[in-house]
Amino acid sequence: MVRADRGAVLVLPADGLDGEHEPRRVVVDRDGLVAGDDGERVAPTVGDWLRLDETGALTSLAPRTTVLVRDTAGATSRVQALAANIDVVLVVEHLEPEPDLGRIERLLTLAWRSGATPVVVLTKADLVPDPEGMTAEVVAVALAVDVHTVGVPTGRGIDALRALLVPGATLVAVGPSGAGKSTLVNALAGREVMEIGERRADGRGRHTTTHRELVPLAGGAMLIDTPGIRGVGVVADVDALDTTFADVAALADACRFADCHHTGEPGCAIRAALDSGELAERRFDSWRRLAREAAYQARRHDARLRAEERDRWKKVTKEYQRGLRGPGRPRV
Ligand SMILES: Nc1nc2c(ncn2[C@@H]2O[C@H](COP(=O)(O)OP(=O)(O)OP(=O)(O)O)[C@@H](O)[C@H]2O)c(=O)[nH]1
Ligand SMILES: [Zn+2]
Repeated sequence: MVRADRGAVLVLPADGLDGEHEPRRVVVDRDGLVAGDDGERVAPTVGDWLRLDETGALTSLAPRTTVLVRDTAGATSRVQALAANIDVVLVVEHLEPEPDLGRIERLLTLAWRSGATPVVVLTKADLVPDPEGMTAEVVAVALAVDVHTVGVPTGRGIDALRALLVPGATLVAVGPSGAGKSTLVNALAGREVMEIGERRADGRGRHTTTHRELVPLAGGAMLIDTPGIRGVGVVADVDALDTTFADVAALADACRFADCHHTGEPGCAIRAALDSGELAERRFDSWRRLAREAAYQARRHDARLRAEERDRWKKVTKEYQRGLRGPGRPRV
């Protein structure tokens, strides 16, 4: 699937991902959902493989190898799939204005959670005097992740990134509005595939990308551009957090008490690391905030499961009582 399109999806055939084919419009059921192999109906997203019957009608959704999800705002614990079957998540952040390390950590957690490999791309290197120094700061918080520094006008770093575009690979770009995602997609595509935000006087881009779209690139790779994610609801699961913050997780493991809250308990390895400067307060706060969100989401998810369970029992009980009464049998 290439893109959603009001009650329908735009799709390309598996052998037509060379950028030469026009996507075809396929209508989706009114609820916008498609049955997966496990019988559950889900909303198809960009990057999904959809099966069609011989008449070209939509029949089912193939299992996803990876899926990038965001938390939707609101009381329910529904998550929204932003992209499916991706291999690499490009976490795009600008060097001008200064990169936001907390946002990079948040998006890395989102990326690890997807099952794909995160790669950080720092843009607008041509606009700052010391891109190397700034890159080093980001490398220090992006553990085990490749960090690329690019400047599109000068072409800096583009070839190194292009090495990720192996045939069959699907990449998705995430990052704040104006980070330069569309510009990057165009530079990698070697042609104008996405509209670029006009530059405003304050140096920030205008919000332009309004939809997610799969763009076939030359050489057989594909790229998904996402609209600027403002305060993206990260679905922070514990494993993804432990990967993004492997340093903090290792320290927490070394605390004397397994349930240490790191708020002054004796033998707290995190406190010791904060005091010695080995762990930055900023990084600790960033981890704690995401860990709280993860715990909150887990509780909300449990609450939803319980509510669904309750509804199921209500239904079963009602059917059972109706069965007892029998159809149209007079009550005695
Ligand atoms: N100097 C410089 N400007 C850049 C670079 N990359 C992007 N820009 C500019 O930054 C602005 C925003 O770029 P976009 O590519 O539209 O940003 P985006 O991340 O796609 O933004 P949304 O579509 O709103 O999510 C545009 O004016 C670009 O020309 C770069 O490497 N160097
Ligand atoms: Zn502790």
